[in-house]
Amino acid sequence: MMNKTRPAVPATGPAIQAKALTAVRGTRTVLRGLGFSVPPGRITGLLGPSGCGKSTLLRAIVGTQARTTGTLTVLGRPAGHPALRDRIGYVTQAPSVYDDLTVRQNLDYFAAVLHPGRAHRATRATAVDRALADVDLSDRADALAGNLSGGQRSRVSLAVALLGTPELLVLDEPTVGLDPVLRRDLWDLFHRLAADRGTTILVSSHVMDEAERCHRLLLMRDGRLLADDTPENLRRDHGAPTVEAAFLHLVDTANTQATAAAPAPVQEPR
Ligand SMILES: Nc1ncnc2c1ncn2[C@@H]1O[C@H](COP(=O)(O)OP(=O)(O)OP(=O)(O)O)[C@@H](O)[C@H]1O
Repeated sequence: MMNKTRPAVPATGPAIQAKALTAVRGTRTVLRGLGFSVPPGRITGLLGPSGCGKSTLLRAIVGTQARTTGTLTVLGRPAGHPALRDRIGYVTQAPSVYDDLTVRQNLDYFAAVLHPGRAHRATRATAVDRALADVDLSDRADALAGNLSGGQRSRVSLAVALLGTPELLVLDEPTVGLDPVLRRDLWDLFHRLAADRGTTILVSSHVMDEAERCHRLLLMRDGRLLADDTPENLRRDHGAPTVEAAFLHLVDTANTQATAAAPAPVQEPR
């Protein structure tokens, strides 16, 4: 059973709200005027093909993306505000763990950054044990991180993000490379975090079957939002058996509209 922590975000306000959000990387406009809101205490999936801008949007939300314009409010503050640092857990695609430390030493190190000083020794030990149990790595606590499988290493990264009991957990493709059993276990953990701790979870994926496990979905393509809805509504509105089929229907509709809106080709005189 998890420790119950009351969500710090009022249940009424959105955990994340974006208006006309745009981001430029290099010479490319990668996010194009996004507007959406993410409800607190729920799992929102950010889905779309590789390169559509998912990681860029997550980076904007955690405040590490330069050259953004528009409005982006996270837990009631502008994205990137220093007060948000210990309220958000962020797991990037590449696991950030020290290979020459054991799993527990990795967690002890990051716990010491979060809660420094002797006075917090007991808090750190409790947080580390709980994070290890959360990601089901208690029995590998003394293994060197460098000797773990890819899936185990990404679970250590997730455990690091859970150390501070974040109100918002931002996860960039956390299930890539995991076998079906581990994927299912991880999704069970996300649901327990949302239900028991009130954690808001924003999780990106390009695997459409994971969309069915989310409470809400943001479907992206080419830096734009194609949909912001529940899986049930998407399936119903598009008469589709799966979210994947609904997504494909949305893509086809967007393509048809783009073709119809394009100017007719000029006829060259013969
Ligand atoms: N540093 C950069 N400079 C210029 N363009 C970049 C840079 N990083 C990413 N891009 C471009 O921005 C676009 C969006 O990238 P992003 O990583 O956000 O996509 P993604 O949906 O997360 O993809 P994936 O699922 O493959 O991780 C891509 O077209 C990518 O080529």
